[in-house]
Amino acid sequence: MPKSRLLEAPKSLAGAQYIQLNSSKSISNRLLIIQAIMGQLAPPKSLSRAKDSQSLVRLLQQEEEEILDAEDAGTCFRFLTAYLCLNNKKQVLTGSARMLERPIGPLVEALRSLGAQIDYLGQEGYPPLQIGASSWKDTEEMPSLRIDGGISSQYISALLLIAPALPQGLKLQLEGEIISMPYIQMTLGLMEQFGIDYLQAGKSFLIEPQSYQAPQEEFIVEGDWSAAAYYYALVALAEPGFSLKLGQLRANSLQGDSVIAELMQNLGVVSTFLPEGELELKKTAQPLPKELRYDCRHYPDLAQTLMAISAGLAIPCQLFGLQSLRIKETDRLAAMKNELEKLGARVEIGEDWMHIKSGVKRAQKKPLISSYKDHRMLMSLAPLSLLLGPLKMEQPEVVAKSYPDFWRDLGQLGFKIG
Ligand SMILES: O=C(O)C1=C[C@@H](OP(=O)(O)O)[C@@H](O)[C@H](O)C1
Ligand SMILES: C=C(OP(=O)(O)O)C(=O)O
Repeated sequence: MPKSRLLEAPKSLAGAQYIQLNSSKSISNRLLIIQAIMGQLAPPKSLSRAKDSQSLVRLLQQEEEEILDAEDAGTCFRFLTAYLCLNNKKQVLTGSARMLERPIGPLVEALRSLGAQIDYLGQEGYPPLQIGASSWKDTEEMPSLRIDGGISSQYISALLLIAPALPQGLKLQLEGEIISMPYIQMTLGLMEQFGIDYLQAGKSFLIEPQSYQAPQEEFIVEGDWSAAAYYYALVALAEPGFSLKLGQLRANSLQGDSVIAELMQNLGVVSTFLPEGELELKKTAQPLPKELRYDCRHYPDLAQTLMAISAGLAIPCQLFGLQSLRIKETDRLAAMKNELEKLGARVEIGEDWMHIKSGVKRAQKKPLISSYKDHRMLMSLAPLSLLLGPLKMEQPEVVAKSYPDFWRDLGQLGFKIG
């Protein structure tokens, strides 16, 4: 694989193209944990080709090994932290250099208070972890936990996924500001489809001990709406009249990122589910807004795409609720500021916000777009090549984390990747 690649957009995009999207990485990873709790280790046919999902298959199949390496996959690390506590075995769970900087403290604290045996092997509050045989608290009563809802919803999903398998079940109360709530609802929605009864009252959840049950019909993983967002960006930046079709998406989706369809309406992108089941995106000639505002608290994985779109359309944009971007594959807030500025935009950031003051500009000298080892950096910036001419991109292979066929699929639309 070359260290960098030149991405060249076609002179004009050919209309009515079709892209068959990859399955959702988030749904796939939950499904794998649920199936593993059910004692089933064969991956489902519709599983995502995302490297993170493929790694989780491998890790679950090797779950007896002493050292498990989740690399840079956040959901895998967090879900496995909880899942491995169900095994009565001493194991080390580690990850990439970046994973060792992503906090895990609130999840470890919660599991310890239930009786799990977890030690930090490096810095307190961060991976790697040593997980030992748990001695779940021997009480008649259902254990009750409080957990901060403002750092990562993955801790909460991890606890919910194992709750039915705990001897007394679990009562979970979220505290403070809640971020990424649709991912928590996705976890519960999927658990429900696998036969789990739960009670939810606002920020409190109650799950009795019970067994997961496979649904009557084979569960098919729907297409990935976070990946669909990159095509929304292309259509938003394209000439009026351009349209393309995306396959495998569901209108009534488990994924909160399906909100992209609504967010793109005022930028002239019309979404229509066709009778054959495909989603058609079409750019209309409607006038564009003078400014944009997005609260990304509940859809952090769309934030980089929204930033790239507004910088591409040169519409001043305020983005809020970005605190969790600081602790993802890279510090996405700082990384997007750097890269959009390389492309001529003016950008200001604070702890949890970004203000895009002016858009990207075509320049003679082409900067090298850095990947920060973050799949979403390159995928969100790639559509800008429509406006800016060829873009040189570092480490193109990073897209494999969630969408290994991204460059091939862009190729189908006439993009050249040299
Ligand atoms: O549960 C999930 O599948 C995810 C939750 C989100 O993380 P946070 O809850 O940490 O924001 C999201 O950014 C991540 O890509 C996937
Ligand atoms: C943040 C992401 O993944 P994770 O937290 O699972 O590494 C992502 O896919 O954008």
